[in-house]
Amino acid sequence: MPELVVENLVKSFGGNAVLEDITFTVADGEFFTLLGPSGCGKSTTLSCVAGLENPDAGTIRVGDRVFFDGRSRTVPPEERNLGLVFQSYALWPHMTIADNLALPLKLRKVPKDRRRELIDDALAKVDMLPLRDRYPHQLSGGQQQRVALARGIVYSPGVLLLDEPLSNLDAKLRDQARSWLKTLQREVGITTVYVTHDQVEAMSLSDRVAVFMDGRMRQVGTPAEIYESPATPEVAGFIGRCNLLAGRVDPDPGDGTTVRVELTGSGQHLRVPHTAGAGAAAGRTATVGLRSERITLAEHIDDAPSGVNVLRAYITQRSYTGARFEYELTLGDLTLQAESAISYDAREINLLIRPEDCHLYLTTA
Ligand SMILES: Nc1ncnc2c1ncn2[C@@H]1O[C@H](COP(=O)(O)OP(=O)(O)OP(=O)(O)O)[C@@H](O)[C@H]1O
Repeated sequence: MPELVVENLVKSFGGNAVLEDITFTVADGEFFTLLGPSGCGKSTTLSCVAGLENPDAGTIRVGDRVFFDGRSRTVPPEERNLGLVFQSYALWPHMTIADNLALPLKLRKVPKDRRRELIDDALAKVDMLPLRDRYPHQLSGGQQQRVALARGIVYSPGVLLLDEPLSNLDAKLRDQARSWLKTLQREVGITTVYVTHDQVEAMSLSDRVAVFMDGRMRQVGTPAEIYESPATPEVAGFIGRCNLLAGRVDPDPGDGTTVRVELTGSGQHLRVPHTAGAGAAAGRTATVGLRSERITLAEHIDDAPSGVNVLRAYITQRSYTGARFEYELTLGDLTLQAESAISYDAREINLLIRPEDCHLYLTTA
């Protein structure tokens, strides 16, 4: 399977810049996800790859085939040999499942005998072979989604493009669909670009994720890289539950591995890792990113590990979520979210925070 290369893609609608300098490469067989909030440009990027939209500038190619080069070349969508699956299953209601799959094969002039073989093979891959002669209205939403996916792969496209394909399914079905979609993609080994605003979906399915915001790509990395080392406060805030705490880097130069940050409005300090440039940052305003599940609540601090930050906070709210308790805490004017498996009744509590769980973002002037 070929790799997909997108370079310096730019697109605007009616003078509004929607994509600014989008560049990424999806490797052979990779599951690559465009993740971001609504309206950030994910679908427009996918539509440009599919040929449903023309970018204003940039390059798109799959292997050696240039689809768009910003100058003379634009390959029409039907000649790009891409598999497309959208949120709406877009099955023809008056055709059986098998006939729905036959359509793209007929367009590609695949002989009848071979068509049957390919259709049955694709339906078997999504466990829908026994229902090949039913009509779409005789299937559940989840089953229709499987058929839409089978139709997306039946003609062995070079790249599979999926735009929020699971978002019409209810929560439980979506979990199941995630699991079989991942298995299917591995089995078929097809280079895949997946669009979603659901970070859990992105994290659990993808080899790599590109985080989109306001028409720009903010970070590309494996799910673990994005979760553990978010590049900006915005990425940190979008992925998982992350506290973003305003502060100022202390004039104390720190111990070489950490610097001290005074948290605004709390009168308390956090030692955070000494990131590049932070040594010269004394007095600079900054944001500290801290995931809620990385805060340990403790009534006593006698056995707190050395080097760990200890802050004093008030519990203002406690919510039971089944698996754990979610806490809202205040430190002076500052509000923090934390999680714990333990239910604390005390009003005042200690927060144990490892420096390595803090991400320092210096405010740019
Ligand atoms: N055909 C169009 N004409 C004008 N504006 C458009 C068009 N298509 C998209 N836009 C605008 O471009 C921006 C990006 O839209 P896009 O659909 O790519 O975002 P998205 O990240 O996929 O969002 P969602 O998850 O809600 O689908 C939005 O502000 C949208 O309103």
